Amino acid sequence: MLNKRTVEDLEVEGKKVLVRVDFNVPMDKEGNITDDRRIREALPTITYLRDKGAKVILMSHLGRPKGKVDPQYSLKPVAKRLSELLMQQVIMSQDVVGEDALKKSESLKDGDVMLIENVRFHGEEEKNAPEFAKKLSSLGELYVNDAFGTAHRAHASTAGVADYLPSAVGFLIKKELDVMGKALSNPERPFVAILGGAKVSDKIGVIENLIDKVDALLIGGGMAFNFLKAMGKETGKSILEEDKVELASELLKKAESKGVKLLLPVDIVVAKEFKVDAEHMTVDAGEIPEDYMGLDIGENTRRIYSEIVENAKTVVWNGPMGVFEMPAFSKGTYAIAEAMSKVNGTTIIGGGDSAAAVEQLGFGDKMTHISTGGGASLEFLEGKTLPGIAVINDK
Ligand SMILES: Nc1ncnc2c1ncn2[C@@H]1O[C@H](COP(=O)(O)OP(=O)(O)OP(=O)(O)O)[C@@H](O)[C@H]1O
Ligand SMILES: O=C(O)[C@H](O)COP(=O)(O)O
Repeated sequence: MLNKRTVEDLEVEGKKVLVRVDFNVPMDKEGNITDDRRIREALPTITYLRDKGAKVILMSHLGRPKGKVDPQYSLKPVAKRLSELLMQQVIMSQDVVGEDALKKSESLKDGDVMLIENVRFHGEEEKNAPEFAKKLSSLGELYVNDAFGTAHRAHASTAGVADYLPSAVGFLIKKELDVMGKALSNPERPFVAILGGAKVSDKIGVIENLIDKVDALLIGGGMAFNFLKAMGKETGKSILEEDKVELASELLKKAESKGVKLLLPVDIVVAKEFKVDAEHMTVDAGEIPEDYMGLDIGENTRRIYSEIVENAKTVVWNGPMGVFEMPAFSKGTYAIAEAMSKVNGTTIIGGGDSAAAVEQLGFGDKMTHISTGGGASLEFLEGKTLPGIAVINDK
């Protein structure tokens, strides 16, 4: 159980509450928000504080503007979307800790909601500079962190401010930790993890941490080729991190010694080129021709993986099974999403590309939990302490 104070432990009425949210949402070139899930997921904390009569001051980053003011990364479109969702005008300040932010925060009325500009317009944010954290903290009287997506960063707005204000976590962080924490520490079994995506190096920590906990680990995506190579199979032109093959071999041995089923694809959809309309065929996993690359798991693998997933009680998934952005190579990812939608138990999507894939394929509302964290959920699944949560006052 989470041993941190939550918003409900704070006396917020009439107080200026500084809330770190993760409004780092995808936008198109015209500045239209293409997926507002992170904004919607922050609403429970915002509306709770507003309805309790707090003066809500929100802060977030957007993109990576490298410590400079850059209009392309302004949070203005977010303020607009948030106003629509709250059905209330969100007050937006032109700066972060400047005169405008200070003046507007001072004149807030109970129940008002304000958003300051992108905290990453200041280089001190990512450096977690104490002076900057102090200035940010001076905007509020209490600090709430609800930015799960950025909880793995020790920045001024995610960690530094907690040195100056009484603190608590918001409902989103609480939900993320409750659901994922329970799955890891006390899962209903069978507990199955599915890992895919491009690079095995990103997921080594996750595999190592999960190997001790799961009943089966299903590997797909680009990272599968490291394991196939480690078993002495030919992988043709498939993506491969040569320096990680040895490690893949060690992980295979570890799984075997622990009696954990670590499954690899038995067949692969291969193509000569990395292209939407590339000609493709399915081959046995050990028989990828020299001039072909593997871009998805094959039909037999889809069947085997789906059956294991459907019979599980807890499933955690991170990383697509193939190049799901191209329809010809999205069947593996689709099969996993579909199998998960049939699970009679807990299904968790660990953010990032897999979350996007599940939404895109239309299975979003069939999952128990889709994390709002990409990097953050990976670090959580690795068993790491997230700095943005560690700094919050204990209960
Ligand atoms: N066989 C493959 N060959 C090349 N690329 C692949 C293959 N399988 C999957 N991918 C690519 O992997 C990418 C996703 O990998 P990544 O490791 O970033 O996943 P993720 O962990 O879900 O995302 P994030 O890092 O955002 O959390 C996708 O763009 C997909 O096209
Ligand atoms: O999208 C994310 O993963 C978070 O908002 C963190 O962003 P960052 O990787 O730029 O720190």
